[in-house]
Amino acid sequence: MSEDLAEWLSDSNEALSLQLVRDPEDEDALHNQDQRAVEPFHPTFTYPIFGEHEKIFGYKGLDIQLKFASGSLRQHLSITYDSKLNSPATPSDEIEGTLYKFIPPDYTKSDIDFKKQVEKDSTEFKPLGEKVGFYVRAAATKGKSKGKGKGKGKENGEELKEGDEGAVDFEMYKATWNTPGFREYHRRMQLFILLFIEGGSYVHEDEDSWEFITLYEKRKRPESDLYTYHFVGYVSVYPFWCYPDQVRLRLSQFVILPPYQNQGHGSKLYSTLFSEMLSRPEVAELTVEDPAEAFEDLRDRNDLRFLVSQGILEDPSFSKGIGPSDEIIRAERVKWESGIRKKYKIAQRQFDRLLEMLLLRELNVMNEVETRRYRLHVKARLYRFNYEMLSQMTPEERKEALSKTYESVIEDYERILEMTFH
Ligand SMILES: CC(=O)SCCNC(=O)CCNC(=O)[C@H](O)C(C)(C)COP(=O)(O)OP(=O)(O)OC[C@H]1O[C@@H](n2cnc3c(N)ncnc32)[C@H](O)[C@@H]1OP(=O)(O)O
Repeated sequence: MSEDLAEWLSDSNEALSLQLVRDPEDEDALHNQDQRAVEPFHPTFTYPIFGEHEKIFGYKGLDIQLKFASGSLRQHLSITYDSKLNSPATPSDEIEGTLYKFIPPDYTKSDIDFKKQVEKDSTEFKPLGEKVGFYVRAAATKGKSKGKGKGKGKENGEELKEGDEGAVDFEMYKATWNTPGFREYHRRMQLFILLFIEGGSYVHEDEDSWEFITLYEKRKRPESDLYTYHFVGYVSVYPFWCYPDQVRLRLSQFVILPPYQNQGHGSKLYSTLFSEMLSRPEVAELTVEDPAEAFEDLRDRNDLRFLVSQGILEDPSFSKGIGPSDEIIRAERVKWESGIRKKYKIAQRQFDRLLEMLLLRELNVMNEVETRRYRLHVKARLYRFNYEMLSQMTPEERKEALSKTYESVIEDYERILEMTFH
């Protein structure tokens, strides 16, 4: 492309901005770090919409604003620019027509209509489905802004209780296609999957069994009895048949919107999903489809804390039979692991990794025998897991490959343990 034409290219991730909008009365009640909830943010990915280069051609000063009423997620679209290239030889990209294929057609371009929608949200919008969990955080207060993490607030069970003055409740709701109105609602929220999950795609609405848990901030309007709900994120799972008469729940999509990230909401949503599935006798285990790295970390942290909270470290069988052992001890180990894994419904590979991390945490590195046993235990699993690739190598190559993999696995375990139990 010539230099002149390059001037007409915009980065679609920067050109597109998103915003969750709530009624001005509710917005005024937000202070300091809580204000992030209403500030504009950019998508991480736009390639599914604007193409793999994430560029839009034909505009200068392009600004695409897609606003969402923060509860109902009804949308307002505005496209502005300083100048548009008008040349039949090099036509400008169609923007609204392109976006149209990915959002429901009921969006508005009228500021007045959108304002009315936002007002209506305050009094009328309630999350769809059945409430499956909640937690409470302290609202940010007026005055100097506090740094990251300081607004963490108090968890449920400490000082703040649901509905307390100065508390913000976060609530989770479970829905399926059978939940009245949810299909339409999902069509408005699914855009976030394309914009924030690499390789994310829309689910097929004709697949009946999808289950969703949505997460909302619930705020009390100051000096009023009104509670308003604001979308934070959601998770989708799909049950697959699992022999002979159970289901394997596969977590497919998981998103917390950027204004709410790094505040522990992802962990709360995941642990609610986890306890919900533990309580369902028909669920055999929870698996995860193609997890992104940040999500893998979140899952590891939560699963590790869960196992520790269940007293696994105090279990006398926890470190028995690690490394080469005689057949009886080995069989006992396998039986113990299998029992615990099934009880907590954790997928096999994930469970193996979690146990290895906890064993590493408890390992006395000064004890050479113990350390060697641990190394052989991990390497044996890595060998099984990478069997196809390793079996084609010479014994020396295999030994080296296994050693390298082991080193990087241990490094990763140490990183995860550090952020989980620091
Ligand atoms: C199967 C799949 O769908 S994979 C795709 C996963 N989804 C995506 O990648 C979409 C985009 N990203 C996201 O939606 C989110 O960033 C997620 C889901 C990956 C993580 O959700 P979050 O709500 O940000 O996670 P959470 O806040 O629980 O933990 C993240 C960090 O916040 C920190 N944190 C946790 N609680 C708090 C708190 N109260 N205050 C401050 N920080 C906190 C954690 O220590 C963690 O830090 P670190 O991992 O940087 O060490």
